[in-house]
Amino acid sequence: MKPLDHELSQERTYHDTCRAAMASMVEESAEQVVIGEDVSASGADAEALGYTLRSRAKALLEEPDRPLFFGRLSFEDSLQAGDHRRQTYYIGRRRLSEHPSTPPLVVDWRAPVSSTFYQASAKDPQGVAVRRRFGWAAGSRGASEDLSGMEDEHLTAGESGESQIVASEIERPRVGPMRDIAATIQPEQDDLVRSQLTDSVCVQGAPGTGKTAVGLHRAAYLLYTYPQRIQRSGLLIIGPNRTFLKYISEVLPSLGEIDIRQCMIADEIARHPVQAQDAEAAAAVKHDSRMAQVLRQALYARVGSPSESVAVPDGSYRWRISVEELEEIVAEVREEAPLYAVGRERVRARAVQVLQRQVERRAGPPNNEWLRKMGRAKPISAFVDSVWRKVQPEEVVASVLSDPDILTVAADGILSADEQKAILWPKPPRSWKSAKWSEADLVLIDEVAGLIERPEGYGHVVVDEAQDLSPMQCRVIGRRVDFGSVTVLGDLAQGTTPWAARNWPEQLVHLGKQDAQVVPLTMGFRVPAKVVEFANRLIGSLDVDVPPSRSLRRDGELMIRNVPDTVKATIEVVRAALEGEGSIGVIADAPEVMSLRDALADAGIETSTSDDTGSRVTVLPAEVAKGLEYDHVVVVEPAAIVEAETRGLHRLYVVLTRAVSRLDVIHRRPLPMALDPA
Ligand SMILES: Nc1ncnc2c1ncn2[C@@H]1O[C@H](COP(=O)(O)OP(=O)(O)OP(=O)(O)O)[C@@H](O)[C@H]1O
Repeated sequence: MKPLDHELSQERTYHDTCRAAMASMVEESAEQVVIGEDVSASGADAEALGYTLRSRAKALLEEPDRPLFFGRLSFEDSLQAGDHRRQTYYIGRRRLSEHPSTPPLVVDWRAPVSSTFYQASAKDPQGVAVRRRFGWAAGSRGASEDLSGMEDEHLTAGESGESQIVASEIERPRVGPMRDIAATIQPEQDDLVRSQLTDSVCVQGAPGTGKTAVGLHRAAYLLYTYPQRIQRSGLLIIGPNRTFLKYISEVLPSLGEIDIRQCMIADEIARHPVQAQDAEAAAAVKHDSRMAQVLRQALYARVGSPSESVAVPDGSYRWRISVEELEEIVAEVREEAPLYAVGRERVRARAVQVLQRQVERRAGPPNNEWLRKMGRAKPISAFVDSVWRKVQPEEVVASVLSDPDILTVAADGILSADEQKAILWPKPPRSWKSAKWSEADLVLIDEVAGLIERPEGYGHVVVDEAQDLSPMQCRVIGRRVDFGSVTVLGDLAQGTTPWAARNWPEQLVHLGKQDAQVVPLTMGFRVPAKVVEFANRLIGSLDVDVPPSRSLRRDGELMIRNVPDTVKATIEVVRAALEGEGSIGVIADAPEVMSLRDALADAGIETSTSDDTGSRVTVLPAEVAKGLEYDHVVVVEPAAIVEAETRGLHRLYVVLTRAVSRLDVIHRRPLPMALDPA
């Protein structure tokens, strides 16, 4: 046996040991669920313990079969001391040990020591004598014989090279949903993944630089590193649409995290079904940050002024509060600008304080029972209801959208007459209870709800495609993470909504996180260099300031075909692509999608839609391509994609950058001018 074969065989044996440890961990965790339910002191304990144990058992059981480690670190001391075992760490997706009290067989990639695996280099070896990467057969389910290769870098000896294992992982053809990148996280990505829980960060990343991957790994890292704090306060991941959420849904479970809420912003504020659609002009105003001021004015316009004094019977006596005193109370509380619901209770408490001062002068300090009784007294409640009425957020929004008088007062000096006209309902409902709400209206309702009471918050929120959020949507997130931190992920060049951000500092202000650091990612892992160069021709026309990106991928092909019949050409290209490996995404302007699907079906080619991902070929409209990737992308008629919307060039930029190894552009009409190399 050659020395390397011998070592490979040793590593396979080690993997067998790990596999056995994993099997007994699964078995034990199932047993613990049963025991845990028996031994708890109370029902609540049993509930809490049972939940923890069941979650762990579930996570272990649901863990896909796959290699149990991908790397190994040997620290310098260990080699000198010949004590190989103590100072050598295998790195994998989860910690494995034969017994909770013995040193781990495999260390979790999120453990502090694992950072060295990602960060050490010949320049800064961080004490690492040898960094070993393991190569596994593609799609391995973790059989030890699938361990097919190893690469060692002798870092303290100054040896560090390009890793073939990393390169082939990056260049591997894509099929199916997104996968985790735990084995190949790059140093600049690792910095972001491991930043402190209290740090808010904003990642401006060119297409395919791993923003989404970084955000998901950061979520997993935070859960591992701050389990109690995160479990108490919650972690939320916000994505742009269902297709995207489905696409990323397997990454966290593959990292052992199954209990993280992943949703769209609309899900967080879904107090009512969306039953109306706004005209473009109305949506633009409703999503503008000035609406926050309008709504605040409208809500506080409901605070009334006292018209008569209050008399509170107390046995045979009557306490009295004068109109002036009541006016002062309301004015004071208004000035303090608390949450509306807090304000209401504060007004009540201040009125009781006035009574308290009176009783103190007459009969000495009252007891708590007396104070409570006064707080509940009918005349006091009637006064509170008259000046600081309980209100539903829907009622306030409906009044602003239906009543020109209310809107004029609330929007005075904030919205122009045309803007006010744009948002007024042409046919107001008879009552706010029967209103049909649009998507933007739900954002407005959430704004008012947030002015009334603080919504339940999260300790950390990861927001993907954040460039597309409107200022008002940013505020939805901001008020939920008032005391927490955010990971904001986006690319200004990919902003396609009418309100997309043009710079990050402003977007961060709307999110309430103006102190977040903006970090650029410019090394692309998806899009091959040739395709990046082609797509980058558009950057100059996108009116955003973003740093230029590079591609790690030297492979890849770009083909531009000017054809008389785009449908026919698409069938030919797809047929040829099916000869190779990987997923194929045919992307076109929405109205073309059905006919392309039919034509491909007539040609005997099975296709999926973006929602069901059953076959290798997916035909999808340009507007859902964001965040997704296909091994081979076929873009049909770019001119139509550009013309379809105001930010059509941004959309085309998104579409062109979905390709992992090959991009075919098929056009009959001239290509958009901006793609001209000149
Ligand atoms: N360190 C890495 N190792 C291997 N693959 C990586 C790495 N970083 C990113 N990738 C891969 O590159 C691709 C692009 O990553 P991701 O989707 O996170 O990028 P993105 O910046 O969100 O892209 P876009 O803005 O275009 O949606 C994915 O397939 C991802 O798995």
